[in-house]
Amino acid sequence: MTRHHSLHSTDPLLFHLPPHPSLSNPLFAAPAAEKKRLNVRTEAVREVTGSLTKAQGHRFAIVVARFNEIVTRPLMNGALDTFDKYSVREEDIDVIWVPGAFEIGLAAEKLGKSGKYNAIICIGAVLKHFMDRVLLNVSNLTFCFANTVRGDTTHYDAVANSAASGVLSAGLNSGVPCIFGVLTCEDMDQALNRAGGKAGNKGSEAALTAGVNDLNFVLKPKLILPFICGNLLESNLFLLVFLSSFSLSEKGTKERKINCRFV
Ligand SMILES: Nc1c(NC[C@H](O)[C@H](O)[C@H](O)CO)[nH]c(=O)[nH]c1=O
Ligand SMILES: CC(=O)[C@@H](O)COP(=O)(O)O
Repeated sequence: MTRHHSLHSTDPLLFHLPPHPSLSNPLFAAPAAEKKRLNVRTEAVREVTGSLTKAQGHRFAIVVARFNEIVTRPLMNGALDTFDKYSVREEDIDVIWVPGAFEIGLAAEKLGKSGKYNAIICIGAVLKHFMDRVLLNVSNLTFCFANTVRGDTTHYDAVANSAASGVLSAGLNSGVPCIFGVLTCEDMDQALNRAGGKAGNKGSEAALTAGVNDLNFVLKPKLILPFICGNLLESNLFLLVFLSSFSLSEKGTKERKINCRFV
């Protein structure tokens, strides 16, 4: 089936390049200035569409920050659900926990450079206003209130910016797509809304982006080799990752707890 739509479509279907435009098309032959004046987009623009069905057999790592786990765990589950939806096998996904968003970049870069993954999904939640507990003693009774407070310092900005540049560097340095699924929110309300609430699940979106990015690996052989060879090359066989200490999550995906120490 042929569909033309952008890379950011939420419904990516079979990877497809439209046929190269025919020179017999008068619009294609028209000078660029004329096309601009007419405000038309001709077939000269090639649109690339993606197929997450091609993600089968490809390997993904999810780096997830333990900090604000009440937010990051549903984000991670959103990513796992999306992979599941697109038939990525659980044994092809590794989940790596790091202490906070600040540590994500380091982990992502190491994983990217390992050459074992087609894409790394980075998940975290950095909150400007965080929940604080206020203990109130009345007579012999202690009351505990959850209070939202703004940090006194610029800690939020430092962590949020470091997480963003860390993930960017990880992708650039490793050459493996590192997807930015780190929430940078005003408060917990905003964060929970983006972790399966009113504003969707950004972890799920990150997994979708990873799948579409991953298609870069599929595109190359298809451009230069016949279809059948392309398909053969697409079934990349990646070595299983041997993880020293992992536990099983609810979904059976391997989770590994690390503290920024990598093999
Ligand atoms: N404030 C937040 C943090 N802070 C912790 C840092 O990420 C880091 O673990 C620590 O500074 C040690 O290097 N982490 C988050 O993920 N979210 C925050 O809101
Ligand atoms: C978790 C935080 O963001 C917090 O530790 C920062 O608070 P502060 O700026 O008052 O040190």
